[in-house]
Amino acid sequence: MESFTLAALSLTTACAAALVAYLLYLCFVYPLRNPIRQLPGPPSKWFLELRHMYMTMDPRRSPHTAAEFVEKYGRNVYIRGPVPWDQRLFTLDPVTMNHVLQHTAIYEKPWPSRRLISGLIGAGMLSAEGQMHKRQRRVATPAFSLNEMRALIPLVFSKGTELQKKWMEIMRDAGVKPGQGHVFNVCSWASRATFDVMGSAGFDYEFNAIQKEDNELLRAYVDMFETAVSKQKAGLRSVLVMYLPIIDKIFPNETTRFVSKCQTVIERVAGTLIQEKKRKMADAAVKGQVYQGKDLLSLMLKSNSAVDLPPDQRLSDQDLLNNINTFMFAGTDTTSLALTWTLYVLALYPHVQDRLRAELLSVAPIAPIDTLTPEEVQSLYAEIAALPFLENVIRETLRLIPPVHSSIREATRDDVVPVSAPLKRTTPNGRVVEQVHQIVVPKGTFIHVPIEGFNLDKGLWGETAWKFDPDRWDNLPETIKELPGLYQHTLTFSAGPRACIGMRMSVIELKSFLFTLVTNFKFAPDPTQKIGKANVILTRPYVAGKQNEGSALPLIVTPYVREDAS
Ligand code: HEM
Repeated sequence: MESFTLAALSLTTACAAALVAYLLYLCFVYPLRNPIRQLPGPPSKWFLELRHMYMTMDPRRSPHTAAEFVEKYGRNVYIRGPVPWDQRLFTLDPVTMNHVLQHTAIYEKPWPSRRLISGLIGAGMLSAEGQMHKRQRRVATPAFSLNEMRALIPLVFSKGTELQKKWMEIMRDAGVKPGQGHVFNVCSWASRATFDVMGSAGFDYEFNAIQKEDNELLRAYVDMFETAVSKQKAGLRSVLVMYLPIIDKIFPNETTRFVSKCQTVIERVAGTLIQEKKRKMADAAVKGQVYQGKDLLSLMLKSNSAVDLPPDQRLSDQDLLNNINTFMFAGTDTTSLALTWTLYVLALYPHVQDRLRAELLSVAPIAPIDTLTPEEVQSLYAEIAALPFLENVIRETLRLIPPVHSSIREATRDDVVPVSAPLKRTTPNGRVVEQVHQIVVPKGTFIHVPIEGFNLDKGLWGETAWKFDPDRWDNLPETIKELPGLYQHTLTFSAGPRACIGMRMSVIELKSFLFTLVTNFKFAPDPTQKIGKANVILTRPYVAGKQNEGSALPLIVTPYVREDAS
């Protein structure tokens, strides 16, 4: 017994010693061996460095940081993550950025962010890597084709009309007189509308969120995203959990327990939906028919059972559930925030709003949208989609306030990264020692991809880069025409093989919702409220001083009566 206790004690001591040695290595030896440190960059503290994260991630500060970096240090900058071994390359160099985003076999999403996402919504497409990601993307891609996305148009219009009617009903109930406005938290309403679209389009499920917010599955998703993401508190515990996720398992806090409760509901309800859908497909097959479901889940099930898909490439039910969760997470708040911010800038720039309304009304049918046939709605959308000023307004808002503020990649092996112009290598005391034409990036280095920084770069977009100017799109500077990016030279939807799969869907939603809302309402800022921005995974609006109440954007909404209305 005594020898057993002694053996156990010495094993514990050995483990503790190994852990201490490893931590010392991580803190003192590993960081010094990373050549990234020789790139110019802001001064950093030795141990806990939170300032660099704040400077680069907080949207109130980040555009200034990016501009200062370019001026002081160039386009490739050394910054620090919170702990000494978290060494980062912050790049605003289009050549470097393109290399990183295109080489997905080398640059993966870092494990702390993958863990955060998969802990919330499972290992779906957003957090999977390697073969697993390829498999998921391959099965999902047909569901996002141009044709399938077009099929969503009548659904999106019907949700837009429902929202319009709901707002009118609320104003009637509140006794709002003709010509007067009413304050709506457009952020919350946009979110309800995009949840409804994603419920129907994603898995043929009616959340009915525009009408009420009490659906069990809706509450589970909304509460989970809000609690785990937008009400997340920064602090020592969050930093520790990021590097030592086991803390959350051993000492779950209120948030962890709440998220796990939401996940149980999602698994039960959404899991049943998957089984029901599979049953419907099997019933149709027995009758020699093909199930005609057009929602993303049905299309994924169809593509997952295609005869030419090798069995080892098929997704399990759990993978399907993870991807449904991923679409809910990646496809609702991103789009609703894009819509929210667009309505906000339209409220701030009434002349742009009037011009946009005039353009939209030029194609608006006299008959109410809900009396049109699906074919008539499709041809109306084709006209809306071709409107140049609407296109410019959307491009400009998505450039100026990209819902995804930034992203991170981690080098999974040593690499040499190209740069657009030679840069200076410095000694730790700032002395320039040589010009380098490429950067050696060792395995484990994080690359900070500043989506917003790139979209607002004055060196590329010109001196007016921080201003809202939809007309810039009619005359873009030569410097940006060659830029990487999926959507109009911006990084809003990222670029390369991990770029957003839902871009087409969100553009359809934005154009359709804007059409319905701007032709039926006028939007103005609420002078009693000051709006601020915060980056909590997504760039969200908050009422100043009330960030802990969750995202909000109150605007004064006044019904717009068309001159030709009888
Ligand atoms: C305005 C709306 C949207 C914006 C700004 C946006 C932006 C982005 C960005 C920047 C990424 C890359 C993230 C990274 O690399 O860290 C991404 C990925 C993704 N988005 Fe979107 N997104 C939007 C709408 C949607 C919609 C409607 C869906 C779908 C239902 C969707 C599904 C996804 C998925 C599944 C990924 C992961 C793709 C992969 O890794 O292969 N997104 N999105």
